[in-house]
Amino acid sequence: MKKVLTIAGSDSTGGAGLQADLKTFEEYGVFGFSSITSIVTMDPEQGWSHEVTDLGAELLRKQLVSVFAGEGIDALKTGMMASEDNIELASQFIKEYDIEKAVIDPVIACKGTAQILQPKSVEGLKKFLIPNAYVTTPNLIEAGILSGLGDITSVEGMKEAAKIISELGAKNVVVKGGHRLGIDKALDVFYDGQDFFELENELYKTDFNHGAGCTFAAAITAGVAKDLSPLEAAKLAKDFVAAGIKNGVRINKYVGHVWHGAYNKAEDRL
Ligand SMILES: Nc1ncnc2c1ncn2[C@@H]1O[C@H](COP(=O)(O)OP(=O)(O)O)[C@@H](O)[C@H]1O
Ligand SMILES: Cc1ncc(COP(=O)(O)O)c(C=O)c1O
Repeated sequence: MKKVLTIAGSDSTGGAGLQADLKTFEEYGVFGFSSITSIVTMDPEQGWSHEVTDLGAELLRKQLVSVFAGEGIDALKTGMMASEDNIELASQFIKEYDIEKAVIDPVIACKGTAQILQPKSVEGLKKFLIPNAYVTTPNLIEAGILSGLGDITSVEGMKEAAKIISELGAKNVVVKGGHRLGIDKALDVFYDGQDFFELENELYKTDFNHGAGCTFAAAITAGVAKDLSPLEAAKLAKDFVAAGIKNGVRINKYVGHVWHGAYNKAEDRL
């Protein structure tokens, strides 16, 4: 059984964060570990605004020590890191334990808001995590911030951003156009440092997409843990998340979530 770790925040509503990651790992048939950086809460009195409570690097360190006391992991994913200290700590463990398959989801902003969750962490991501990335998966906004290109509105812009981010040290970069590119397809650009691949599928007209980014990166992590190539893992992850978006679940009047179980449809067998 392949073993996979997520280092991420908790989304108690279960769509994104480590909940998305563990659900996705389960669907892929890998054994999931988690080290929690922060807890995200949402305020219904304030239009569902998000608050991130950092649990602190010391507690994260203890969790990582617990995880790495085992017999090793096959791949890991980082998501919302909440502080530069957490980012640096995660990178130390990646290096110390020589983790080749580190998937870095550079969570900077939450969907549906322009609210930047961790502006101070952008430099940390560029300095400590992206250089250790086997695969990194910025969305259009994150790619604009990390590359310094700002607003990205075209496939050419996505490719330019992927190149700049790859030069920070990431082996493979997936810039997700998703629903933000303004075309009638969900198009992502995959770059392996040499060649570009355009991954596309149907763009579903839905707002029930909370957790899509986390689910996509978790699916890539599980895929590479099971020895798919990064490109193969990204292609399968795209189908996996597309099924989740197509079958999204309304949670309340503010938000709807990706349904992580949609691709395998285990419920059809009950
Ligand atoms: N409406 C949609 N229909 C189909 N695929 C989508 C849709 N929105 C996003 N995707 C895909 O889901 C994955 C996650 O993308 P995105 O939602 O941009 O991530 P994030 O949550 O980080 O903003 C990408 O592969 C993207 O192309
Ligand atoms: C803990 C956590 N991680 C990551 C995210 C980003 O979610 P998404 O996959 O929708 O981009 C969120 C958004 O609320 C979150 O709460």
